[in-house]
Amino acid sequence: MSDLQKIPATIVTGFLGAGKTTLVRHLMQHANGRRIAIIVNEFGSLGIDGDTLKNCGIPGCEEENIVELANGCLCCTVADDFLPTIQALIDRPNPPEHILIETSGLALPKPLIKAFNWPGIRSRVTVDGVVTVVDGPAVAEGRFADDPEAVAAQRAADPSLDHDNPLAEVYEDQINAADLVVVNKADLLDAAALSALRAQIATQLPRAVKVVATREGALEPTVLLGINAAAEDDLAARPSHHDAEDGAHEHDDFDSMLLVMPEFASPEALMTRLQAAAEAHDILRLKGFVRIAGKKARLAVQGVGRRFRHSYDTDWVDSREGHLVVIGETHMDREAIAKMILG
Ligand SMILES: Nc1nc2c(ncn2[C@@H]2O[C@H](COP(=O)(O)OP(=O)(O)OP(=O)(O)O)[C@@H](O)[C@H]2O)c(=O)[nH]1
Repeated sequence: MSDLQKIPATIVTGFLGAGKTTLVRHLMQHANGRRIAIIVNEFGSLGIDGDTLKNCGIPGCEEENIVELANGCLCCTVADDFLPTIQALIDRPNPPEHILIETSGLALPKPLIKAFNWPGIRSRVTVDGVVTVVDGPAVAEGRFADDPEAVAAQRAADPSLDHDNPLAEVYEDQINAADLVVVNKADLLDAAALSALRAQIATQLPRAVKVVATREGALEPTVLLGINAAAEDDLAARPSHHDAEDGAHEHDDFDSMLLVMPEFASPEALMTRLQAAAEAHDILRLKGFVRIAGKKARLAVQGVGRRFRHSYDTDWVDSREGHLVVIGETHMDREAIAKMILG
């Protein structure tokens, strides 16, 4: 089968909360009837992203077009989860015209790109492009940078050490794999900061790759799809911190917990607690759905670092309880965070 007949797949990667789901949603909204299947993967056992997409009401986001892999990071479960999933998609009587894969924010893209070389997959699907979504203000604030003094001290003890900041390693692997970098949340940066950030990212990229800035992931499908990269043929150009271990790695720098949420009197009562917890603790990501007294609809809550958003979405089904997923580094104080949120 020639490349022209292979089904193109786009990998959307980027750190926790960068705006991957927002970008996928915008893309689906502008898909113009193109048959796109979505595979969505999350760190943490609750499928919030899949749920958000299935309930967004956009044509194409119906349940049968969205496959959730909510059990660990795609990069570590490629053989068990990803390969059978993509195989099933391409074996459908009416296979998708394009496949979108949204990785978890902690996933390293390279093992996933490699999977497209597996027999049975290689001849039928190709990686059209790796789109790396970057949280503009978070990078500009130095969230993914090392503390030079801490690195020097740790290197003295262990010369093989790369980074003192585990976020830096994931971020660099995601940038290194990119065929297109999307600097998202441009609304939170002024023109000078944005242009400095673009220059900084250009120096970090291992090869010439287009960098585009946007807000709310609002890019035309023509920018995101049809890159024609065949990334699976081009692995050497995408260096990873885990190349020496042949992709093997742990996610033990990060931790997640699931909180069963009581009903809150108002969104404000909830947000006050969440904001206080985020100020006091280094929470990387917080998301879920919470019950608000007197409301039929569930309150969708999204937190990235200290920034929060909330809005009502679909009605609760039966008497289901609210849940929040909290993701942080391994040393996060689970008990103290839970106490601040739950009271
Ligand atoms: N201010 C601002 N917020 C944004 C923008 N794009 C997305 N967000 C918000 O950022 C939060 C995270 O967005 P998501 O799209 O869920 O991010 P994600 O990368 O899918 O998150 P994970 O799957 O948890 O890694 C949400 O509250 C979004 O509404 C943007 O351009 N500007």
